[in-house]
Amino acid sequence: MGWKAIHRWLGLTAGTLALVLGLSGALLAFDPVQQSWQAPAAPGDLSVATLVERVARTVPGAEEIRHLPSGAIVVFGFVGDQAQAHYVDAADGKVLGAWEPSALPRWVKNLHRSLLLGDAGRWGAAGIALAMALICVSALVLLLRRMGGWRRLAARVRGSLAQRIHVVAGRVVLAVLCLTSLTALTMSASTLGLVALDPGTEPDVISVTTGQTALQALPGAQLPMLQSLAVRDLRKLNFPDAADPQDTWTVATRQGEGWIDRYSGQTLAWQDLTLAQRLYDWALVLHTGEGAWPWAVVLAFVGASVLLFWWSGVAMWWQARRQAPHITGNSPLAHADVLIFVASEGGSTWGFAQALQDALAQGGHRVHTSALEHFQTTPATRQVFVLAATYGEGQAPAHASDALQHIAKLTASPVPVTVLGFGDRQYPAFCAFAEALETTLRAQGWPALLPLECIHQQSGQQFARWGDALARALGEPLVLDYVPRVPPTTALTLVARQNYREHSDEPTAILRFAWPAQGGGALRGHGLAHFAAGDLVGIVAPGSAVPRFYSLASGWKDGFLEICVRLLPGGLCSTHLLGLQRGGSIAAFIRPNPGFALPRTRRPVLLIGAGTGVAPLAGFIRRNDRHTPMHLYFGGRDPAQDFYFGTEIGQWLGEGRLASVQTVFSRIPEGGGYVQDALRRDAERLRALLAQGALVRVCGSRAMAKGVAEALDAILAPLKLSVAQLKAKERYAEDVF
Ligand SMILES: Cc1cc2nc3c(=O)[nH]c(=O)nc-3n(C[C@H](O)[C@H](O)[C@H](O)COP(=O)(O)O)c2cc1C
Repeated sequence: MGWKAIHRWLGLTAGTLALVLGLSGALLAFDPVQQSWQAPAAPGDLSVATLVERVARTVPGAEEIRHLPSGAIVVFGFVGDQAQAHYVDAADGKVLGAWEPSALPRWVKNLHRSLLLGDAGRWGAAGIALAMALICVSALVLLLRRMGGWRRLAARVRGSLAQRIHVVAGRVVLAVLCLTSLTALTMSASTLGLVALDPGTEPDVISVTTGQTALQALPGAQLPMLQSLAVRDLRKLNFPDAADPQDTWTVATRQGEGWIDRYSGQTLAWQDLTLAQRLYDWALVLHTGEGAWPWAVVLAFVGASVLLFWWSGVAMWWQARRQAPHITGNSPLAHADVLIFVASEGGSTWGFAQALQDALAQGGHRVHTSALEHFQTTPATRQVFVLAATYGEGQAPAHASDALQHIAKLTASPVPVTVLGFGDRQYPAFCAFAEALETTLRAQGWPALLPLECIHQQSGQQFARWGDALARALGEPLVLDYVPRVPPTTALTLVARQNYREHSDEPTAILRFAWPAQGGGALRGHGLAHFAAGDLVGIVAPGSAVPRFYSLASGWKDGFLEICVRLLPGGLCSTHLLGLQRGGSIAAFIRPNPGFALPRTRRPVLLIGAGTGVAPLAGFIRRNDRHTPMHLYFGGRDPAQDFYFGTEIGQWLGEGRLASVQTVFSRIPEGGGYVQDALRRDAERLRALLAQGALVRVCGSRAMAKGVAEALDAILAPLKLSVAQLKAKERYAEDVF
C-alpha cells in the first residue's frame, strides 16, 4: 500500500473522527486564553514563604495553594464545611474572586479525551491520535512529491480549488498538527496506564513531636525550604491537616515533590520528577497551550483547520473517484495481445486508455489495461502502449513513482512499446515523465511502433490525430473516440455580440452572455463556479457530447461571461456559437486555468496576443482597477477587420488600465508584420521591463507562441535569462490553441 492510499483511507475514516477532536480541541484552546485574563500572574521571584504568610492572613481556612500555568494563584480551603476556591492577588494576599476551572462545559473536554465513551473512548481517542500522526507523515511525503522536493515547497500550488486549499493549508499547519498528534499520544500513554508518571511510592514520613508534647508548629513563612523557593517554580503547596499532629507540608515544584516537618521545618523527603513526568509536562503545554496563551491561539486555529482538511480531502477524493480507473471490457493479462499501461494522478488519462482499449477491441484485439507499475509483457503480447501523465516538477504520478526504475531493470523483448504523454505546456517540464519513459525504453532496446507524442491539456483532437497515425502504423482501421466526462452545465443567454470579418470565410464575434436570473448561489450549484479572465469555459453544442473550450475575456466580477469565437470550418461548436442570436442560449461550465491566471501584482505585466488570443488579455486589462502597468502587444491581419476589442482597448488606455499598446497587422502594407517582429523592434524596452521582474502572458496559436518565445529568448539572453527560466519561476505562461 502506498503513501497515497494510507493518507486517503486514514483521512476518510479516522479523519472524520479527528474532525470531532480538532473542533473540540479548538474550543478547549479558549481555556488558557480565558484564564490568562481572569487573574494577574504572580511575580515569579516572590518567595513561597511570603506568599504563604499573605494567604494565611487573608484566607483563614486555607489548605492548598496552587500556582496555575497561567501564573495566577488559587487558594483552596474550607469555610465551615464549605469547600471554596479563590483567586488571590500574590502582591497582598487579597481575595480576587471565585475560581472557575473552565468556562466550557465539562462534556467538551470529555468529548475531546474520550468521545464521551469512558475508558473505551480513551483508547479510541489514542487510536485517532495515532492515525493522525500517520496522516501527517504521509502528508509530508505526498506534499514533497507533489511540489517536487524541499526546494520547491513554497512554490505556487496548482490544481482544483480543493487541491489548492488542501495543499496550502497543509504547508502552513502540518508541522503543528504532527506535534499535536505526537503530544496526544504521549499523554494517552500515561492516561491509559501504559507509562507510569510518578515513582509509584510515596515516602513514609511524619512530622515528629519527639517527646516535647506542646511543641509549637512553625508557620509556613518560617520554613527554610519555602523561603528559598520562588513562586515561579511552585506548582502546589498543601498545608498540614490541623486535626492530624503528624501530618506534613507537601510541596510540588517544577523539579519534584518535597515533604516538610511541621515542627522542625526540616525537609523530610524529596522526590525528583521522573523522566516520564517531565515529558508529560512538556506534552501538556504543547498540546493544550496551558500557561502559553499565544500558543493556545495557534492551537485553536490548527484544531479548526482539521475541518478545512477534511472538507477539501473529501472533495479531492470525490473528484478522483469520479474520474477513477473504470476500465470496462478488460481481457485477462495472459490472453491479451495488446497491453495498455497507465500513469495518472487526476484520473483523466484512464479515460483516454479506455477509448484506446475500446477502439482496439472493436478491431478484434484482446486488450488488457492496467496501471504502469504493473508493466510487463507475456508470450501473447504483440503491442504495448504506455499512457503517462506528468506531475510535480516533471515527475511521475504518485502510484507510478517507482515504475521507471522497475522498467529500467527489465530485459527488453521484441514487442514494440509506444509511449503517449499527457501534460500541459504551462509547466516547464512538459511531459517530462513520458519523455523519461521513452528514453529509458529505447535505451533498454524496446522497439516502438510510433515515436513519442505528447498531448497538451487533454486535447481530444490531438488524441484522435495520434489515433489516425496509429491506424496507419497498424494497417487497421481505428477510430479513437475520447469523450471527456462533462461536468454539469449551466444555460447562459446571449445578450450582446460584436461581429468581425462578417463577409470572410472565418467570421468572428465577441459574444457576451448573462446568466439566468436565479442568482449566483444557484448557479454555482449548476457547475458555473466563480471564474476569472483566463479561465476556460467549456461549451457543449447541441448534438455533441464533446465540449469545446474558450478562454474567458471576463471574470465573475464583471457580471457577464465573454468570449471571442472564430468560425472553424465544419466546427460544430463554433458554428453553433456564431449562429446564435440575442436571447439564444448555450450549455456551459467553467474549467479553471490557474497556471494562466494573473496574480495580484505591482510588477509590470507584458500581455502578448494574436487574433482571438487577445480575449483573456482583454479580460485582465478590464479588471486592472489598481492600474498595474500592463503593456499589450496585439497582432492581427487587418485593423479594419480583426482588431478585436479595439474600441475598448482605446478606452482602457485612457482610463489608465493599460499603460501602453503596440499593434501590428500582417496583411496590410506597413502593418509591422507579426507580433514577434514588434517584440524584436522593442527589444531594449522589453529587456528593461523584464529586468524589473515583469510577468508575461502569451495567448494565441501554437506557431505564434513559439515565435514569441524565440523572440523573447533572444531579448532575454543579455540578462542571462530565458523563457524556460521565467516559466520555472511562474512569470511566463501561455494559453495556446
Ligand atoms: C499539480 C500538477 C502538476 C503538473 N505538473 C505538470 C508538469 O510538470 N508537466 C506537464 O507536462 N504537465 C503537468 N501537469 C498537467 C497534467 O500532467 C495533465 O493535466 C494531465 O493530462 C493530467 O492527467 P491525469 O488526470 O490522468 O493525472 C500538472 C498538473 C497538476 C494538477
